[in-house]
Amino acid sequence: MFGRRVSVLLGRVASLASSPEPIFCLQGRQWYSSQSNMAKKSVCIVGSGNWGSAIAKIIGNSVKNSSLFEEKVLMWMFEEQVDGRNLTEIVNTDHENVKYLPGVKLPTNVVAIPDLTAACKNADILVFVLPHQFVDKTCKTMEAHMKKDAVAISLIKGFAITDHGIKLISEIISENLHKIPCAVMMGANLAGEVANEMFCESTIGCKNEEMGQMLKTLFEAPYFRCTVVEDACTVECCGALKNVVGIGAGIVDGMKYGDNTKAAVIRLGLMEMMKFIEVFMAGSQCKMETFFESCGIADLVATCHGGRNRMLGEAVVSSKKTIRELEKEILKGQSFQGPLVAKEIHDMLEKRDMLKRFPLFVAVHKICKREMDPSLFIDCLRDHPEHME
Ligand SMILES: NC(=O)c1ccc[n+]([C@@H]2O[C@H](COP(=O)([O-])OP(=O)(O)OC[C@H]3O[C@@H](n4cnc5c(N)ncnc54)[C@H](O)[C@@H]3O)[C@@H](O)[C@H]2O)c1
Ligand SMILES: O=P(O)(O)OC[C@H](O)CO
Repeated sequence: MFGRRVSVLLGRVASLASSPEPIFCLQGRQWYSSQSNMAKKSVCIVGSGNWGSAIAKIIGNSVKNSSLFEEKVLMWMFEEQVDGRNLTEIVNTDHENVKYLPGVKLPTNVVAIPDLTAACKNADILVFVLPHQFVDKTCKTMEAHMKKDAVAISLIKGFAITDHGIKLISEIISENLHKIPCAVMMGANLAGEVANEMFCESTIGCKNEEMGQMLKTLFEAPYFRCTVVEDACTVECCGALKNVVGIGAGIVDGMKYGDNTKAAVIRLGLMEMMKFIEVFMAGSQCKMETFFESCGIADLVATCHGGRNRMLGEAVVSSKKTIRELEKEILKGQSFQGPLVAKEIHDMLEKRDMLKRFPLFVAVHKICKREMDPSLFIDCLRDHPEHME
């Protein structure tokens, strides 16, 4: 498997160096450790919400005393006022994102910056972590100001929508930004738990082995272990699609069904995820084993038990409010990604006359749109295609 090959490679490369840090040489780019007198690489985090702040804590600590990465990490923050103060000023003086990740101290080498072009200008590694609806505009602002030989990684769990249907966020980033390579990282990673250093795993999907290993070095912590796989497309699709299943799990909770029902929703959701990737990402050569990485079943389980999308599903049953109203009320500025992904999938399936093949995804969309009563959710699953095969 690719993951194992990468570990072997890392061992080999590391053993060539006199220091414990490996040497990286990305194709066409000069990426070495400082032992070979190359400049250290500078990291910019594009986004600063709940997950953005948790990952800033990991990266901020990981780059300290590194021979590969610059110690100062810039974090672009969509500026807003909290109690009459700019959020960037609060983060830079109190070292806490009081709005999106309260109660967690960020390393002092993470510097919040409200100007996106200044934030990305000198970055060699761009870490994208913001709600997916803002990606396009964000990239367009960055494009003329960034280094053309930077590399990117997307932590964003969503799809982009184009005239031709849905598209991967990593592709949008790459296409908008000088075709730079864009890896992904997805996994069972509820931000609050990660920020409190509770052990978990994540999956880096990267087509270039050395870039994947470089990113693993950047992201890993004793409580945050990463595996690297080549099948980046499946990793990314799992991250987007599990949000929809999470809402379904919440509807089951809201309807007071039991654990068997929730397990059935998780299984049927997984089957729809696998079918979706098989049908729509056929060219990507997705691998079954990727579903057994953290980005697959593990993230589905975490989201269906502790995620914000699950909370939304539960709230949709007990309240008549719109999704936007519930988002404001429950998340206070954070964002549910599931309803948007469900709409994107629904619209694409409708155009292709394939709604019947994905009854769970479709029902979640209709319930979020208030076109269907949540009490009908389970009825939509009784004659699931999985039961007909
Ligand atoms: N929160 C988690 O537990 C978690 C874990 C893993 C992955 N993710 C994924 O990470 C991505 C980002 O999620 P998050 O939790 O960091 O964000 P979030 O849900 O906390 O979203 C709020 C962020 O959006 C920003 N924002 C608001 N309006 C904006 C605009 N017009 N332009 C740009 N930014 C704007 C806010 O400033 C804030 O930083 C999502 O795709 C999510 O699915 C989240
Ligand atoms: O809180 P959710 O539902 O957005 O899920 C968060 C993470 O993606 C879980 O891995």
